[in-house]
Amino acid sequence: MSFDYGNSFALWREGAGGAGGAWHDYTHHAFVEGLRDGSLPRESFLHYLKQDYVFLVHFSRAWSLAVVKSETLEELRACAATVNALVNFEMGLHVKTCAAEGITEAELFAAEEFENMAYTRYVIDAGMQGDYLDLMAALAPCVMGYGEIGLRLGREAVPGTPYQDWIDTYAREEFQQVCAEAGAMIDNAVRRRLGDDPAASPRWAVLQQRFTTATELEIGFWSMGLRGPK
Ligand SMILES: Cc1ncc(C[n+]2csc(CCO)c2C)c(N)n1
Repeated sequence: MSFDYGNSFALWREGAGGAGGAWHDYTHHAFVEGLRDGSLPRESFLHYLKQDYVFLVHFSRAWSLAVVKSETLEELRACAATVNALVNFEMGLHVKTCAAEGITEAELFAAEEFENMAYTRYVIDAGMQGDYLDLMAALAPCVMGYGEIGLRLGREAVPGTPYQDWIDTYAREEFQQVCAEAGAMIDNAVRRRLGDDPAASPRWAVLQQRFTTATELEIGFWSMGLRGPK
């Protein structure tokens, strides 16, 4: 597969198991395969979308914290643009799909949050306790993981899968560009704080742990979707 989401991401991805291990379990989860071949039950997908809407609300808060923790104009602009994209555009896919099923945005906003609460609060805490890099390491699996999944499913989806819209959202060039730019921004942020050999820094193990934990929480998110509403 051909993607370049930057050097830091490539190292963290390898550290989280690369093509095997947690990273593989996240990007090849049964939920993802169900999107690809269309076998995912509609009820599971809608449950996921509702929970994902709430996830995006708190994820926007995490990117807002990244605005606060920015040290350069480049970082400030990138994070502010992400908050805007999330709050004013990205949630649109969820709102549109759910509206077609008679679910309003007010209902989405009020959806009970339970199983995935740990994920977004973990990311926010990474930023509260640490600095901009701790936050980026915890945010990266979300952005780049969906980029990688989108790219693969864009090529491998079974024609006629009812989830083509979802796949296209993450497969399209525009989103692939977002991942490449986020990767370059993270590489600059890492170089600025840790120098040219970041993996040699005593901080690297902690950053890797943030990335791996967030990856494991993404696996849990798919599993929650598969289980459906309680
Ligand atoms: C559980 C979960 N993980 C990742 C994403 C994907 N995602 C969320 S925000 C964003 C773009 C900017 O950060 C992307 C790609 C999701 N929707 N839900």
